[in-house]
Formats: sequence, C-alpha cells, structure tokens
Amino acid sequence: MSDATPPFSAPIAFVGGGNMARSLIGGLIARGADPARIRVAEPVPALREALARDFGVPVFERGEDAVEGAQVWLLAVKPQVMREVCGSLAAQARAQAPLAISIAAGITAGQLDRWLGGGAAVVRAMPNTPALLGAGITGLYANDAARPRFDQAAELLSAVGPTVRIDDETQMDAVTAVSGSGPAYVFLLAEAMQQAGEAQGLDSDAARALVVQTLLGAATMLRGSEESAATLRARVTSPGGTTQAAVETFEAGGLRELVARAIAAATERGRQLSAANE
Ligand SMILES: NC(=O)C1=CN([C@@H]2O[C@H](COP(=O)(O)OP(=O)(O)OC[C@H]3O[C@@H](n4cnc5c(N)ncnc54)[C@H](O)[C@@H]3O)[C@@H](O)[C@H]2O)C=CC1
Ligand SMILES: O=C(O)[C@@H]1CCC=N1
Repeated sequence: MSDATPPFSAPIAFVGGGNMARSLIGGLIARGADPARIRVAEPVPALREALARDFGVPVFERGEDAVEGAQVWLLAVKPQVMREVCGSLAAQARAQAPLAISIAAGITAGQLDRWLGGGAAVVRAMPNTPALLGAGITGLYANDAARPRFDQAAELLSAVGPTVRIDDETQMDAVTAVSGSGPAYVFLLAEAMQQAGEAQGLDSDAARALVVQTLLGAATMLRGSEESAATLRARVTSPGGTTQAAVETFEAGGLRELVARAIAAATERGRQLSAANE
C-alpha cells in the first residue's frame, strides 16, 4: 500500500462526469491539481455545467473531444455503457496510445483492451467516494501493456487516498465488494444506528451527532492501532455490560454471516457485470 502523494500534473481526460468522477475530480483539485488540466466529458448538460462551475474544469459533451491530446484517460461511465464508449474512442486510442484507467465495476482489462481496439495500456482502478475528501482508497490492477506505466496510475489515484496494488485481476471484484461499495455499508449502519437511537428516545440531531462521531472515532482507532478490530472491541465490552448485550444480539442474528453473504453477492455482481456486457 502506498501513501497519498502530491497531486498528478499531467493532462487527464475524464469520460463520464457522474458521482465517482466528481469525487475524484474534487479530491484531485483539493490536493492542488490544476483544473485546466482536467478535461471532462459528460453528456448531461446540468452535470456538465455543475462540474465547470464547481471545479473550473473544461467540459465537453463528447468523450472524443475530452480525450483529444490527453495521455491519461479516466473512464468513469457505468459498466453497461463502457463498451459503446470505448468503441467511440478506439480510433483515438490507437493514435494516442493513452494510459486508459477504468473505474467500472466488473469490466475486465481484456474487455477494455478489445473494445479500445487492442494493444491498449489498461489499468483497472476501484476507488470509492471518500476520495472527494482525500480519504478514499483505491485498488489498482494493470494489464501487461500498462505495467510500465503503473506508477503513473498509482500517482494519480494516490492524490485521493492510499492505493493497493492487485496482481491477480480476479480479485478486483472482491476489492469492489469491500471498499468500492463499502462506504454504502457504513452509511447503512449509520442509518440503522440513528433510527435505533431515535427509537430509544434520542432526538434526531443528538442521535446523528452520537453516531457520526462514534463511527469516526472507531475508524480512527482502527487506523491508528496495531491491534485487531476484535481486540479493540473486547476493550469496549465489559463482562455482563451493555456492549455484551448488543454484541450477543448481533452474533445471534448472524451479522458475520450476513456481511459475508452481502460481500459475496457484490463480488458475484461484479462478475455478472462483466459477463452481461461481453
Ligand atoms: N459511485 C461509486 O461509489 C463508485 C463507482 N464506481 C464506478 O464508476 C463508474 C461510474 O459510476 P457513478 O459515478 O456512480 O455513475 P454515474 O451514473 O453517477 O456517472 C456516470 C456518468 O457517465 C455519463 N455518461 C454516460 N454516457 C456517457 C458517454 N458516452 N460519455 C461520457 N459520459 C457518459 C452519465 O451521464 C453519468 O453522469 C461505474 O462504472 C461504477 O462501477 C467505482 C467505484 C465507486
Ligand atoms: O454500486 C456499484 O456498482 C459501484 C461500484 C462500487 C460502488 N459503486
């Protein structure tokens, strides 16, 4: 795992300016990247205008215009449209030989290479939305042609949080299931804790403040400690106390098995997204 480094300075073209692109663009600019070097293609006028207004980046309706002259392409469209988008860029991919970084769940480097016309330097990256705050984490896999340029991809993504190199591409679906989708699991837990606190009589503002700082504090302890989550949990859990009552309820309800099933389902969906868009 590499730590965050100073922002990337080479021109980069984002193809797709939706939620994840916005998090990455915002994170890069907050870390000092030059907005003029970030060219964004986004067909939805309102999204395009918001990106130009909020970040001062040049925006384009068509991917073909955004990638012109850019040596790094960040493909940030949905898996279901990736094939069509790559096809529309294939002639420029052959002419410009860019480093093509895809953040799409499931879509393989082999598919991307084929759709871009063959011989493409492809990196699969799986970031997550905390990138917006420089607090993301990204798994990265490079195909053979991109291996000499792996550091360039890692430098770009490390502007928005640490990166983890993945050598076995099949593991990218598990990365997606754990950290790509992971923020949603934490938000779901936050929703559930807040609702439960309110059910016990807390007002909404108090419940939210208690939940947010508890998640932040626990995550900060996990990051700063050499000790396992299980050890940190044990320190909160007084024998016969309140935590034990809650943890036993979670265990009896099958929380671990439920989490395992959820992550297996997300991993499997990644595989399906690849197969369905073949
Ligand atoms: N949202 C997340 O937390 C994460 C998403 N991803 C991946 O990022 C990709 C984008 O996801 P989101 O940002 O959530 O989706 P999104 O739907 O918010 O963004 C995709 C954008 O692509 C645009 N688009 C569609 N056709 C286009 C074209 N031909 N040229 C240029 N832009 C086009 C859409 O208008 C849309 O704004 C997906 O492949 C997803 O798997 C990866 C990691 C995390
Ligand atoms: O839900 C999805 O498919 C995307 C990939 C990881 C997070 N969002």
